[in-house]
Amino acid sequence: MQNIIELQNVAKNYGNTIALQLNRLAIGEGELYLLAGPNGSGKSTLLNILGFLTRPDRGELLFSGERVDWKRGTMTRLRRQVTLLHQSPYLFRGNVYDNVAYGLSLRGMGGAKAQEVVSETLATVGLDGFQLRKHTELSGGEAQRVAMARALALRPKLLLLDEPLANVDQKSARVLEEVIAGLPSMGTTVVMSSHDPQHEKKLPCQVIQLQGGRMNADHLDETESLGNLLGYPAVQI
Ligand SMILES: Nc1ncnc2c1ncn2[C@@H]1O[C@H](COP(=O)(O)OP(=O)(O)OP(=O)(O)O)[C@@H](O)[C@H]1O
Repeated sequence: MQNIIELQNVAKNYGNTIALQLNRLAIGEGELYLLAGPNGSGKSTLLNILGFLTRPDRGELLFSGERVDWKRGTMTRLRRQVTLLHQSPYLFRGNVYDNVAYGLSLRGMGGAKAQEVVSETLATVGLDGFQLRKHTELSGGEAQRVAMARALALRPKLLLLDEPLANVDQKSARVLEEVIAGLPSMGTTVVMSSHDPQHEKKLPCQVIQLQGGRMNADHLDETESLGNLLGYPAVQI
């Protein structure tokens, strides 16, 4: 299995707090990883590093085998391949179409092609027909699904999800779980943080367990790829 991203001897501190300290972490392409751990264990810090939003204090990152040099030109190119979705995503003013099409227009896609992509991605999250709905007329769960559609419209190679199911209603959670479970087979690698122990059982995932900024080595040799861990059957909706 090829690794989409690999961290080597990565550390991030905030003052005297060790937020993250990993010898090696390899994220295999086309896999779904669940990032588990208590509050403050380093999940968001890791997601921000994987999304190239936080530069670690030390260590190396390899993206599809390329050493990340943190130079502006390189990062613009690499960041286009990675999307991070937050727990409470910000929806722009305007309607659902504007929100999902926003990133596409930044990349020069408009007109019929953009309409097609927006329609497809909204259908994926069960919201086709919501294009003209104002952002103020959405439930929390629908807003999270729109944010997911906005992320998916960009066809990221690596999708990072920070507690995406924490504040959503049951129906939206089930839809999003099904979408997330299906992404690896569509070529998108997913790393998702969660506090919900059920996700480990419901999603076909490998688990990265963090504690105090370090990977829990009880069940995992940090020098090994996570590819050897057991997967679980896909969720049935
Ligand atoms: N910007 C910051 N400034 C200072 N300390 C920070 C900052 N960001 C994170 N930390 C600290 O780094 C550690 C890891 O935080 P992080 O947010 O990555 O954990 P987490 O597992 O995502 O927590 P939660 O589940 O509560 O979101 C914590 O001790 C936190 O207080």
